[in-house]
Amino acid sequence: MSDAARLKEDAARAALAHVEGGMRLGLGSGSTSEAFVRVLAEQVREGLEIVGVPTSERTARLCRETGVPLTTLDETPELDLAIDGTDEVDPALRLIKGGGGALLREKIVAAASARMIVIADASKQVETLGAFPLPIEVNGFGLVATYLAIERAAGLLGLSGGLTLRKTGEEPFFTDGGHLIIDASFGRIPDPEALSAALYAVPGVVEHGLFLGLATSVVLASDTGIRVLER
Ligand SMILES: O=C[C@H](O)[C@H](O)[C@H](O)COP(=O)(O)O
Repeated sequence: MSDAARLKEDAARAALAHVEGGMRLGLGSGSTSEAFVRVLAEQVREGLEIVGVPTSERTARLCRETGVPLTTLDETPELDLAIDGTDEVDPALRLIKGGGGALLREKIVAAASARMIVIADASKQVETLGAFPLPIEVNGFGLVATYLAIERAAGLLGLSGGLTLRKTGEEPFFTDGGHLIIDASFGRIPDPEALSAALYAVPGVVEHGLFLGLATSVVLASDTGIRVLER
């Protein structure tokens, strides 16, 4: 196992300590969340009874392969705990997520959960969000108008930078919801709340990767051990 994979598994195992029998779990997406699904599956095989709502088709597939019982958010609209990875986390536990394109379902699931534990290796910790390009999920209709509106909205906050349509090879990347992703390289985002509100005001924006006020704790794994940040 690579060092990076080992740290992801360390964080996943530390989060597992917060899972109790009978819990309704939100299951995140991305490589760290997949490490969590695998360690959760071990416990399920040992008799732990939980149900999970997956935040992507990929996580759903992994759960089916490893035997983690699934439900849907329609069947189980209130969850006890969401466990998910992140692309960045700042000292106020604000996040940038969506590097894998799962931000919309991840945010719906996090908002439906009483608590959200974020798992990551310590390299994801930053002083100010924004080195990681902010994923913005948009409707395909009127894409150029949406680009321009995002540029204008960000510009009013003094933010500028490249907006790039995410692609898989030569083709646009489509999310599980059938939308597109614009990755916005704004650089430092000093006021994530203001940017969030400005982006929500753009009609073509479906969701964005700023997760504000959702994470209740963050488990960070490094070579020196596990550190937990609480809100
Ligand atoms: O859309 C993807 C998710 O927000 C992931 O949780 C995030 O990109 C972190 O992924 P990873 O654990 O692979 O670094």
